[in-house]
Amino acid sequence: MDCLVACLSSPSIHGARNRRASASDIFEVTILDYFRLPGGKMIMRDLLMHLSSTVGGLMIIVTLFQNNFPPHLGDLLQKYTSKLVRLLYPYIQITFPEYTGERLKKSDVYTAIQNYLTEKATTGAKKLRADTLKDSQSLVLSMDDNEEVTDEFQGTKLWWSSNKIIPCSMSMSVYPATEERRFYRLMFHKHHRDLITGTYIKHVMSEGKAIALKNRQRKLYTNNPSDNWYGYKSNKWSHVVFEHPATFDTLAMEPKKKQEIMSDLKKFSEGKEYYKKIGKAWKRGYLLYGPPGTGKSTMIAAMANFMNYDVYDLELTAVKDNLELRKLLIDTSSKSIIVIEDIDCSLDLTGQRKKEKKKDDDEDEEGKGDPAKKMKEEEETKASKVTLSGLLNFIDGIWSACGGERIIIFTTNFIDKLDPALIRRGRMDKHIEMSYCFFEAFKVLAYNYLDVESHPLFGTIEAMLKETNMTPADVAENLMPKSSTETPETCLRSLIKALEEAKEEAARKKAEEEEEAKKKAEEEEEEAKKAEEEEKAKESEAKHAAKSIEEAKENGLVANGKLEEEKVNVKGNGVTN
Ligand SMILES: Nc1ncnc2c1ncn2[C@@H]1O[C@H](COP(=O)(O)OP(=O)(O)OP(=O)(O)O)[C@@H](O)[C@H]1O
Ligand SMILES: [Mg+2]
Repeated sequence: MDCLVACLSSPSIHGARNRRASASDIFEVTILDYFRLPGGKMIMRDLLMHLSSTVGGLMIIVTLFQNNFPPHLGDLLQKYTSKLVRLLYPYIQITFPEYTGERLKKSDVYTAIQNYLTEKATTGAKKLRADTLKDSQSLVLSMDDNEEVTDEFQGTKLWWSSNKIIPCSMSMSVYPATEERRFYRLMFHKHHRDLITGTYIKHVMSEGKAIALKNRQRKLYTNNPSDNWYGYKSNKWSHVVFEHPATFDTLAMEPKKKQEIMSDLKKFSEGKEYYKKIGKAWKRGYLLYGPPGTGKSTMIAAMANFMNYDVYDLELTAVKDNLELRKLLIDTSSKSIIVIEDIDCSLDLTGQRKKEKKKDDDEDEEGKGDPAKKMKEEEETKASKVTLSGLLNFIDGIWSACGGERIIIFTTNFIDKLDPALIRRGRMDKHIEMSYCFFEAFKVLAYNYLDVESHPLFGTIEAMLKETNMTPADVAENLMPKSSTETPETCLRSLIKALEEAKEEAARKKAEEEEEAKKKAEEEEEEAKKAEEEEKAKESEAKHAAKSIEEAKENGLVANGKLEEEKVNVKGNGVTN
């Protein structure tokens, strides 16, 4: 009761809105809303103040009655008061909370409304929030918390308000700022119920989505450590604006292969109905593999730009367990690419079984083991308990279907290291090999870096690329002019020089390897010979011993007991009679 009185007499009822709400504030907001009089403009503040204090008084009286009179009288009073309020207040309100599904996921409806109201807010609201849009060139203004705007639809007036409340909590929280709840509230006259619930809300959704598409600023996300996931509006992902300039045009790759990937992506983006028909979740997995510097990460950027998707760069080592992995997945939006780079390094996904075995072997060899090493191992185990099966579930378990229209990409330098289950078709539907630079890829780089489509030196380069393995990254580095005096010709010549050096280096390495292999083979041969000789020596020794016993037996020089003893010794040396 004290709380109620304090609330009604508080200056905040007429003024400050941007502050933390208590239970009394919720009541305050309700009263303000109930007596908000629709008009051409928004609230007439004086009248509102009047009405709110009148009803506030009325509510106090009702509460007093309820507390101090017999229950049946209190109930009666409550009933008539409600009737009176309904009579005075013929408006309907709909609330759209920011989060849905046990607060796991941001509501699409809320986002659509937010976009829809952006344009209304610029003209209607008094408190606006400014965000930068594409290329940080333009500003977009949206409604601030606890602000209101009017809308009109087919001659009907409606009122939107953005609300933020932080409920009073009796418990002491370590994370005080995370309990705030945002929601939009739509208010309209009860006569227009059908129009609003039937047509208007659909109109808001489609407009909001169209605006979002128009203003879409793609994002590059990275996962936060779970220690920062507190509160229901937990930030599992942090993001920056995705601004990578790579496209399929600038990607150095065989044109046929490039075209094939682009068609595959296009088919996927148009495949909503098809995926539904075949009963498959609308997602596709790509495995990009190849040596470092062959363009795997560049390819991902080109794909994101081609598809106009967001990118979620998932750092698996920061994920503690399978449950966290699932939560991260649920928190990704559709039209996105989820990337796990260098999957072979992220976790020991070559199979947990091998890891177990290796650990056993190590322990056998090293007795109790080095304490520092043990601590490090323990630390690693603590850091991530994501298992292969957790990752498999992440890719195509039941949860992977929520959201739809998602691409999952793994990259690796060593495809052979991965567990076959992880990369089988259906999980990683398309395997793309990123290879060393061939002539077709070189031409793309030459055009990108030097603006040349043909040159007399191209023939030499083509021949050299056939003989030498050089990554597109190295080719690109050699083609890039290092000073303003460099011309395309000097750059191409520096590439030829680099290719010659690379060829020599490769030949030297090959010779070294061959030498090494030869040496190893010789050593092995030597060892085998030695082992054979040892074996032979043992055999002859045993034969000799057996012969001596035979002789002794024949000569009757050795007693029976002694003979038996000798026999045992001979058996011990690997010879049986
Ligand atoms: N196929 C390519 N087309 C265009 N540029 C490329 C290509 N490959 C490499 N590059 C250039 O080389 C740089 C390194 O390439 P990128 O990071 O994509 O290689 P990566 O395969 O992801 O390497 P890693 O395995 O080490 O992650 C890029 O910034 C890009 O400029
Ligand atoms: Mg990379």
